[in-house]
Amino acid sequence: MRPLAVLGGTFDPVHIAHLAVAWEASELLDAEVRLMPASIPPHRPPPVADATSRVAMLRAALRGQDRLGLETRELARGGPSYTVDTLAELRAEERNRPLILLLGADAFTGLPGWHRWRELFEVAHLGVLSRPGMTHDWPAELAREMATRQVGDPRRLHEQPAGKVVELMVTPLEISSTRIRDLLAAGREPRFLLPEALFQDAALLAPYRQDAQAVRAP
Ligand SMILES: Nc1ncnc2c1ncn2[C@@H]1O[C@H](COP(=O)(O)OP(=O)(O)OP(=O)(O)O)[C@@H](O)[C@H]1O
Ligand SMILES: O=C(O)c1ccc[n+]([C@@H]2O[C@H](COP(=O)([O-])O)[C@@H](O)[C@H]2O)c1
Repeated sequence: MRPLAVLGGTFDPVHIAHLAVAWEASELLDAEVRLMPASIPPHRPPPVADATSRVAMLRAALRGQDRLGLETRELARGGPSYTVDTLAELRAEERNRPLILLLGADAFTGLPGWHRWRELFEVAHLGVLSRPGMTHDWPAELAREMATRQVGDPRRLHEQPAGKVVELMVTPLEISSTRIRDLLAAGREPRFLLPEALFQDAALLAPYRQDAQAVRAP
């Protein structure tokens, strides 16, 4: 059965590297891929843009293509968006379909700090996206999991519902939401680093503009 893969993130805002790596992952894995914004992302300060704004940006960014979808289930849930809870929900719906959690190499390195992280392997496979600046020198706990779970061929993830890890070597794009937020706050116009649709509606990027931040400040 064709796998379902989700790329969880804060998407504050979504940028072209998110889209490009998700697209490449869908090709490499031959999987349906959905971008999945966290309502309250664990382990980081609250996002600058609220969940409604981040979803509006994602909807605008995804318009005009049908390979990448949107998964909004974390927004409906209260409390921190723990990935293990989300994947358990998806697993209950998808039964034996292979599920794949996509995450950048930076996020993967931090996995041992996640809520009930070992249970993730029971409900999904992991697809680790290469990211510039990240060595693939995993912490010992992860290296131990990799020793038994890692496969080289992404298509091996079609063979069972969960439990494998694959590294996906995607085109290196040194773009981050942090950098984009800094540029916008400095009054810059980061065209071509963001999907063009985000510039077509001034309201979408307003949360990041310096004047908007000044208005919000106490
Ligand atoms: N340039 C990139 N290359 C590969 N993976 C990426 C890239 N940017 C983000 N990701 C991955 O996409 C997921 C969601 O990322 P997130 O929304 O945190 O974006 P970010 O650019 O890392 O944001 P921030 O700078 O705010 O931390 C994470 O798993 C992250 O590792
Ligand atoms: O479940 C957890 O404990 C957990 C801890 C940190 C991050 N996550 C998820 O990892 C994804 C990427 O997070 P971030 O902070 O890099 O945008 C996003 O879907 C988060 O909900 C999940």
